[in-house]
Amino acid sequence: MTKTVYGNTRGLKKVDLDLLQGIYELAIDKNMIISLEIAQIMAVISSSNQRELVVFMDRQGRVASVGVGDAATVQLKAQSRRRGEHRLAGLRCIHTHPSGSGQLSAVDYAALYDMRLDVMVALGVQDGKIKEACLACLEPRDGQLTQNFQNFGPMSFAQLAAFPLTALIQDIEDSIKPPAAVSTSKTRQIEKAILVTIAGEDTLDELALLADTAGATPVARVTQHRKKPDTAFFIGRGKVEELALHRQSLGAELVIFDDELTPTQARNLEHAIGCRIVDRTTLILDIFAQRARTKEGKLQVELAQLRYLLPRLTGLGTALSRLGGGIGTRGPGETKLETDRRHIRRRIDELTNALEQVRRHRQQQRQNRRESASPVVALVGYTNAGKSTLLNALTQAQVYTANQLFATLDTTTRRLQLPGNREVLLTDTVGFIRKLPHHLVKAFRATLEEVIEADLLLHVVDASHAGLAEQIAAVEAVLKELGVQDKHTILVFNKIDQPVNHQLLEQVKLSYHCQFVEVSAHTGTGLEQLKELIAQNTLHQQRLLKGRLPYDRTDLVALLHQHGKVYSEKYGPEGIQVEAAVDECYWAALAPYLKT
Ligand SMILES: Nc1nc2c(ncn2[C@@H]2O[C@H](COP(=O)(O)OP(=O)(O)OP(=O)(O)O)[C@@H](O)[C@H]2O)c(=O)[nH]1
Ligand SMILES: [Mg+2]
Repeated sequence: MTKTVYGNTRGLKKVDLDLLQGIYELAIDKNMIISLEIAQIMAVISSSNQRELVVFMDRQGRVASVGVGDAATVQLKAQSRRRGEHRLAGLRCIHTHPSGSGQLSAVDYAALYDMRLDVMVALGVQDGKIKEACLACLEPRDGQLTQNFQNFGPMSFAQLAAFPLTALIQDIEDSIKPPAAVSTSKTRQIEKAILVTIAGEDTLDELALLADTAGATPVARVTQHRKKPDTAFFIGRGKVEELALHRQSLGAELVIFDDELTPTQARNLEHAIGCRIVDRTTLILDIFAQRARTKEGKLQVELAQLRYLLPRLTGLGTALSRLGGGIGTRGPGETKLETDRRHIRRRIDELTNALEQVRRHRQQQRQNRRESASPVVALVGYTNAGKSTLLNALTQAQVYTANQLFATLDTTTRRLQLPGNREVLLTDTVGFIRKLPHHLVKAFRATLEEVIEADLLLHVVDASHAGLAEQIAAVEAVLKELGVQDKHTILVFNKIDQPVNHQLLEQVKLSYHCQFVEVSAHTGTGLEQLKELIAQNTLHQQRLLKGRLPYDRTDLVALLHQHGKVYSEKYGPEGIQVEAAVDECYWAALAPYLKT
């Protein structure tokens, strides 16, 4: 049996750590909640260090784990739902509050429910002494374990020591009905979520879509207009209390914020609201994790998730969220995310190396393509704008498309025939979104290099979307982050078959100084015009050549006619004088006959 003292033990004296480790050896009477000896060790170390301490014990009176931090912060490998969510775990948690108060906090209740503990006990300690104790347990409703609790205390330690624990557990277990037979098909757990923003209410429409994509059902929306987020709680403190009550009454398991939260904000909120807090970045990363299919995609998502998670690990947030699974805890392909710091660091190194190899391989592929081939045109745009549908319509590719966010995570490239015997390579890639997590952009660099190295970008816009101007701006922001804001771009207004706000569309067109075209990937409207524009805009790849070709190289004349544009062609005594524009890839063959 391991004797690890879990949680953040930094700053504890060796003697204290030894004492804590020693707790593992102390057996107690199994009918007692905790022995005086263990409680005293906890009280002394907790109050002298002003840190919470936690001990988990099983029903035989054995110490299952000891940790620094509260119930949720401590690694709970042994404790997590080992007997399923419809039964009690057979473990109790006793922890200290160095504030002296034995009152249980929202986070204590959340841990009690999430881990289905037998009981949760808080010891209020001060000056090395136990001041009071409070105890809570789950109170089944209709035979099910729900977030309803029974409370006992505050009481003295003597009262706690005499508490009829076995009878209480028996009572609870007697009133739990065995769960109804569950259907064998694997149904995804739907979580009820409250959405929160400090910007306009309309930003929550998109957050609701994201939540839905990730497998949560939004049950309420909370808006608080603020210029700047509160440093401690992101929203105002009064609003936090309101939210905590609201959450309880709705029975929501999750609160989702439409912004990135700092580790401190996430921790404070979790404490105050007593449920899992997920921010926009975690949500998007979670969707990517569920969607990643290819090896490369999976590597990239995992890397982004771990980089985001690492600085947040000290927060109890992540620990709490790890207890029950759900959004923010999933890695690519149904696996759980690693939560051990050292392992994370090692895994980040492994992933970075693996991705560097992918990147080199792709670079080589691109190099090969360049040597033989045509200009590369990349489809970029907001998620769900219709990029993949457009690729399919233009090239008869069979890329997956769907009315959902982030349908595409991988790159697909197809040949596209253009008027005038020209050909380009058209690449579809991952869609962008407002506030696309920085870590994700960084991790997806290998995939997005297709965009970085493209000769022309087609920025696909959903013309029927009310927020089209914001969506264009968001895409531009990501392009800037990739350093390609100055790349030649055509705005492609797609879904023109849908009702469109023409006034808005005209305004948008006026504010961008680039070429644009209106199309419908569904009906085919405007696709010929789009191809024409692509042809014109990749023509700069062609160079105007002047030279004299010998009569035994009429094959080169034929090549110019077939692949380029011939401006003049004069047959003289010494050869054929030509002026033509032709793609880069043919220059080498023509070089010996060119005038410089
Ligand atoms: N009405 C209409 N719907 C379209 C058109 N083009 C695409 N759609 C629909 O828009 C939805 C999104 O299309 P996708 O091609 O998957 O969009 P995407 O830009 O590739 O999205 P991501 O891969 O998620 O970034 C699908 O339901 C398409 O059927 C169009 O021209 N008209
Ligand atoms: Mg797509």
